[in-house]
This record gives sequence, C-alpha cells and structure tokens, in this order.
Amino acid sequence: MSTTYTLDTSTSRANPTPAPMKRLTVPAVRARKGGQPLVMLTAYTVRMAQLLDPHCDILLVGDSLGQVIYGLPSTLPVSLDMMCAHGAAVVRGSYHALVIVDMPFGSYETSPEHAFRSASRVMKETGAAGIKLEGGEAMAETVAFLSRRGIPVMGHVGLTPQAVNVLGGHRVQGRDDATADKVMADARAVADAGAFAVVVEGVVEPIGKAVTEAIACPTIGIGASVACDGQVLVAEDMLGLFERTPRFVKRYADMAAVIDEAATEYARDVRARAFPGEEQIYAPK
Ligand SMILES: Nc1nc(=O)c2c([nH]1)NC[C@@H]1CN(c3ccc(C(=O)N[C@@H](CCC(=O)O)C(=O)O)cc3)CN21
Ligand SMILES: CC(C)C(=O)C(=O)O
Ligand SMILES: [Mg+2]
Repeated sequence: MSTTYTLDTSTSRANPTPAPMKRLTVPAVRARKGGQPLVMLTAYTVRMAQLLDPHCDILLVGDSLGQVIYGLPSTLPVSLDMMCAHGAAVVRGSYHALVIVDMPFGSYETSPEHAFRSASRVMKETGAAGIKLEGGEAMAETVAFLSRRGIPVMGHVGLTPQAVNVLGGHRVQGRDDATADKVMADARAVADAGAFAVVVEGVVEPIGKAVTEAIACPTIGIGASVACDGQVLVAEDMLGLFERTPRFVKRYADMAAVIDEAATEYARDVRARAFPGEEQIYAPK
C-alpha cells in the first residue's frame, strides 16, 4: 500500500505530510480578536520552521536574526537581502502557519512608496503572507498605503528595537504618563490605519491590557500582558539557545546544554579514534 502525499502549492518538498493543511489566513487571524490566543514564534531557518510550524498560528521571520544568528549588536544593520533569504527559507519549511517577515531598519521609513517598494520585494521573493513594521502614528499613513494595495501589515508598538537609539536602550514603556499615552496612541493609529494585528512589546502590564481592550484587531504580546490576544517569543530564547535574554522570556528548554553535551562526546570520540565506527564506514566491496 502506498501513501499519497498531497502538498499545498505553497509548500516545499522538504516537509511532506499525508494530510494537507491549509495555511491560516490574515482574515482568520483578525477574527481571533478576543478568542483563542494566537501562538507566534520566530523562525529564521527551514529546519526550525518545520519543527515549529505544527504548533504555531504565525511564524515571524524577525529582524532579531541580526543578533540571534549573525551576532550583530542590534537589529539596525539587518538588510532587506537578509530578510528575503531567511523569509524564503521559512516559507519553504512551513505550510500551516501564516508567515510574516519583519521590514528591516531603513527599508520603509521615508515614505509609503519606499515602504511599498521594499515590502513588495519581500512578498515576491519569499512568498510570505504579510510584513511587520515598527512604529505608530508616524507609520499610520504607510500602514494604510500598503494594506490598501494588497500587503497585509502587522504593527509593532511599545519597545521598538529599531528605535533603541531614540528610546535610550531597551527600556520598558508606559511607566510614566507620557510613554503610556504614546503607546496607546500608536496602537490606535496603526489599528485604525488597517493593521491586521499589532505586536505590543516591552510595556507595563496594565498598558498591554488597555491596548488590547482599545483596538479592534488582535494584540500579540511580548513582555506585555497575558490579556493580549496572542503571545510571541524569539524561538532561540525560549529554547535556551541565546545567552542573554530579557525578563519576559520563559525558558522551555535548555538546548545549549544538549548541544554542549553532544559536541563534548563527539570531540572525545574523535580524539579516542572511536568515531567513525563500523556503521559509519564504507566496506570496499
Ligand atoms: N534574542 C532576542 N530576543 C528578543 O526578544 C529580541 C532580540 N533578540 N532582538 C531584538 C529585540 C531586542 N529586544 C530586547 C532586548 C533587551 C531587552 C532588555 O534588556 N530589557 C530589560 C528591561 C529593562 C527595563 O526594565 O526597562 C529586561 O531586563 O528585561 C528587552 C528587549 C527584544 N528583541
Ligand atoms: C520579538 C519580535 C516581535 C520581533 O520583532 C523580532 O523577532 O524581530
Ligand atoms: Mg523585529
């Protein structure tokens, strides 16, 4: 008896499953406002996408890849080329989750037209379902421009890492009236402009809750509130693969220890001439 593998056209051959699953859509995400919480994780590579996809509603190709996989000091040096390459890999490795790609610093801020040129390139080259960009009131016109022209936009307000030099560090927002008001106004602006969801990062808990109650689309929290309509973390953070993590990270695994143990054993085997063994060598005939 043979098994028939039916693949969604948007999937790769790398991850066949017997039962085809339809990808979650942008309207389906929007409809989750106030419903079952949205599960979102970052993914930068095909294998991580394959492993996380069955568990997630949304996979985010975050510009955090600058720090996490390129060892850069911030997200600012990340390029559109990098986002396109990793975005395409994640789309190839997933078929159930909605894939969203971060717009990197410098690729969208100067005008709605600038943003459309960069975002349309991401859509063409990756096959992702939409993009995410940082900013509130200042980006509202751009959010509307892209949304009306076929590019779904996820907003990102609060602690926006691309503004680290303006914020004066990775500072939690909303501890004072001025930043609390700004986060609320920013979230309202991008939601009213047509964002299908908004990431709310690094804000005091009551602001995470208040934003969620104030806007019509789902909020996805990271260091925000359990009241948000969904949660996101950097996968390497929750897996214990990234050395320095903010308070909002919960560690669900210690993958660094697993890798350390495996590499220790491999090195010991090589030095003891215990690897390769019988099973790993080729007989002459
Ligand atoms: N691995 C990784 N995880 C992330 O969540 C992440 C990245 N990289 N890179 C891009 C941004 C940067 N992010 C960060 C980085 C540091 C803090 C941080 O140190 N926060 C302090 C808060 C200080 C305060 O109370 O104001 C903390 O101790 O949590 C927060 C978010 C979130 N993003
Ligand atoms: C932390 C999430 C929201 C993000 O923007 C990223 O991974 O770049
Ligand atoms: Mg980001």
